[in-house]
This record gives sequence, C-alpha cells and structure tokens, in this order.
Amino acid sequence: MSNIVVLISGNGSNLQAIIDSVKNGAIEGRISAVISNRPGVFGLERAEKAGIPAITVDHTKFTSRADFEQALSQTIDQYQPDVLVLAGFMRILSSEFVQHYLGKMLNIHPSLLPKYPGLNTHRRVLENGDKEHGTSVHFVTAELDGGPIIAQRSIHVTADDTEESLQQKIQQQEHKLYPEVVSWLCNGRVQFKDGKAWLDNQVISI
Ligand SMILES: Nc1nc2c(c(=O)[nH]1)N[C@@H](CN(C=O)c1ccc(C(=O)N[C@@H](CCC(=O)O)C(=O)O)cc1)CN2
Ligand SMILES: NCC(=O)N[C@@H]1O[C@H](COP(=O)([O-])[O-])[C@@H](O)[C@H]1O
Repeated sequence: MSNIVVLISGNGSNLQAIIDSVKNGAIEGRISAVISNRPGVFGLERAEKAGIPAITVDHTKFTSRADFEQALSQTIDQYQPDVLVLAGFMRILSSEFVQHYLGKMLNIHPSLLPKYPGLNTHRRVLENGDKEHGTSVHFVTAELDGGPIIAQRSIHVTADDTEESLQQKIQQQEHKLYPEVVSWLCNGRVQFKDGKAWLDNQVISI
C-alpha cells in the first residue's frame, strides 16, 4: 500500500479525482496528507471532508524560497511518502528539493508538452490558433515541466473555445488520466530510471 502526499495550491479537482480513485480501489495507496502553499483554498476543504490531514505551508510567510522549501520538505517527510503528487501546485521547485524526491514526484501540466511549459497554456493555445491541445503527466525534474513524460491526453480546439472552455475540456481528461498514472507509480508499473520514464519495463518515448 503506497503512501501518497499531494501538494496543491487551489481548487483541488485533480486531488478530488485521486481521492475518489483511492476510495474506489483504483489506486492501491492511501493519501497521508494534503499540503497547500496557499491558505483557505477549496482543495484543503476537499481533504478535510475526506478525513485527510489538510496542512498549509504558506510560501508568503517565508523570506526566501529556500526557507519555504525547507519547511515544506520537513512537513512532507513527516509522512514518509512513496509518491509525491503535484496537483495544481503552483510553485517552481529548486533542483535541491526535486533531487530529494526524484523518481517519486509527479506533475500534471495542462498542455501537450514539450509545447507550452509554464503558465497560461490555454491562452497561448488560443493565441496561436492551435487546433489540438491536451494535458501531460510527467516526472518532476529540475527543468520546469521538462521531466520525462509518462502519459498525455489530447482534445480538439474549436473556434468557439475560450480559456474557460478549454480548462473544462482539459480537466475532464486530467481527472481520468492522473489517477491512472498515480496508480501505475503506486503499483510499480511506471518507474524513473536512467533519467527516463519506463512503463512495464519499456522506455516511454513521447
Ligand atoms: N522544478 C520544477 N518545479 C515545478 C515543476 C517542474 O516540472 N519542475 N512543475 C510545476 C507545475 N507547473 C506547471 O505544471 C508550474 C507551476 C508554477 C509555475 C510558476 O511560474 N510559478 C510562479 C508563481 C505562480 C503563482 O504563485 O501563481 C513561481 O513559482 O514564481 C510554473 C509552472 C511545479 N513546480
Ligand atoms: N502549471 C501547473 C498548472 O497549471 N497545473 C494545472 O492547474 C490545474 C489545477 O486544477 P485543480 O486544482 O482543480 O486540480 C490543473 O488543470 C493542472 O493541469
């Protein structure tokens, strides 16, 4: 039974999808804690409702990123996670922090990486007139949104799409994809080896 810690910064709809998948047995694990860098976000309410410790490590209370990350990792390590899930966690992490969790830390990013790392992906898709968009789950490395991709799901962009409609379409895919990939890491089907992502002992090349 894998020990999961989830980091959030906001609404927590991906957290909710993972909570639901643990509850229905699709994920062989338990969520030991949910940690937010922002206080009062709805994702913390989701955790409390599910009976999961909901903790805030407010990055604005620290004078440096290093001090914030030290507090964050001390909090995380109390729960000794096998899997660390970034679910809408909106802080760029240092290489030192990433190294400490390398190979057990996942992120979901709302674009078809390597297109559009960073923020405001839906806006950029619309600005560029892209006809395809999507979401990616990857191992977290020091390179922002540059870690080995494990899985992606794509959607079609239509002429009447807005940032809001794209977010809705993307998140419908995310809420199916992320719990599946988390379950693969929990049951050992997916691994981080030699700087690459492996599924069922085959290198994933996306
Ligand atoms: N070293 C890494 N850190 C993080 C990664 C990663 O792959 N490597 N993934 C991100 C998640 N992310 C996109 O998927 C992302 C999150 C936040 C930002 C960003 O610019 N954050 C700003 C603050 C924004 C805010 O607080 O609203 C910042 O940290 O200054 C870019 C991409 C998580 N971290
Ligand atoms: N760059 C990171 C990023 O933009 N992540 C995105 O934030 C949303 C969080 O929603 P949620 O809080 O409802 O899960 C998700 O769509 C996720 O892909």
